[in-house]
Amino acid sequence: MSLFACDKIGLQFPGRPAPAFSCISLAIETGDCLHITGPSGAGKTSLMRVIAGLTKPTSGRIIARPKRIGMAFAEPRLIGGLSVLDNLRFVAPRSTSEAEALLAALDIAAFAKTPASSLSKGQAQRAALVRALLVHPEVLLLDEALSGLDQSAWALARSLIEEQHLRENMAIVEITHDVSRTVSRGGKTLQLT
Ligand SMILES: Nc1ncnc2c1ncn2[C@@H]1O[C@H](COP(=O)(O)OP(=O)(O)OP(=O)(O)O)[C@@H](O)[C@H]1O
Repeated sequence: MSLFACDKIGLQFPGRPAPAFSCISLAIETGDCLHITGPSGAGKTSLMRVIAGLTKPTSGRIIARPKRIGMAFAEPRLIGGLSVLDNLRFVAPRSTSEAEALLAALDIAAFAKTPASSLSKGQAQRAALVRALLVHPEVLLLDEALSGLDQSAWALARSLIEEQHLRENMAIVEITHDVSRTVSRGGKTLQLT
C-alpha cells in the first residue's frame, strides 16, 4: 500500500502562462527515498506542497495520502517568540525528553531555552528538523532544509534522519540543489523539467 500515490497530476496557478508541473504519476512506499531534482522554477516545491496536502493539484487524481508528515524547509519557520524547546513542545507536547535528546544529537542542546528568533540560520534549521522528526512521520519532506548547515552539522543531521529512516521505515522525499549532500542517497530520482 502506497503512502502517497497520484495519477497524472498537474498544477496550474491562476494567471500563470504555464503550469508549475504537469502529468506526474508517482507512488511513495514505506521506506522509500525520493530525490526531486530539476532547474529553478521546474515545480519541485509546488509538487512537495501537493505531497504534503498543502496545495491541491488542478488536474489528475490523488490516490493515497500519508497520515503523518514531517516537513522542513530552507526557511525554518519557527515561532520566534517561543524558546526552541517550546517550539518542539508545540508539535509534540508529551515528548520533552525525546526533543532534548534530538537537540543534543544535533549539537544544539545548549539552545533549548533560547528564543527561536535569536538562532542562526543553521541552528534554526536543525531545530526545525527536530520538530519534523518528533512527529515520527511516515514521510519526511525536506525542501533544501539542511542548506544552511556546515559539513559537520550536516553529517549529524544526516545520521539522525538515516537512523529514523532505518528504525521506523520512514520515507524521505528531498529537494536539494547540492547532489553531494543528498540525505536520500541510493533512492529514486524524479527529474522535473
Ligand atoms: N503561489 C504561487 N502563485 C503563482 N505561481 C507560483 C506560486 N508558487 C510557485 N509558482 C510558480 O510555479 C513555478 C514552480 O515554482 P516552484 O517554487 O515549485 O519551483 P522550484 O522548482 O521549487 O524552484 P526553485 O528551485 O527555484 O525553488 C514557478 O514558475 C513559480 O513562479
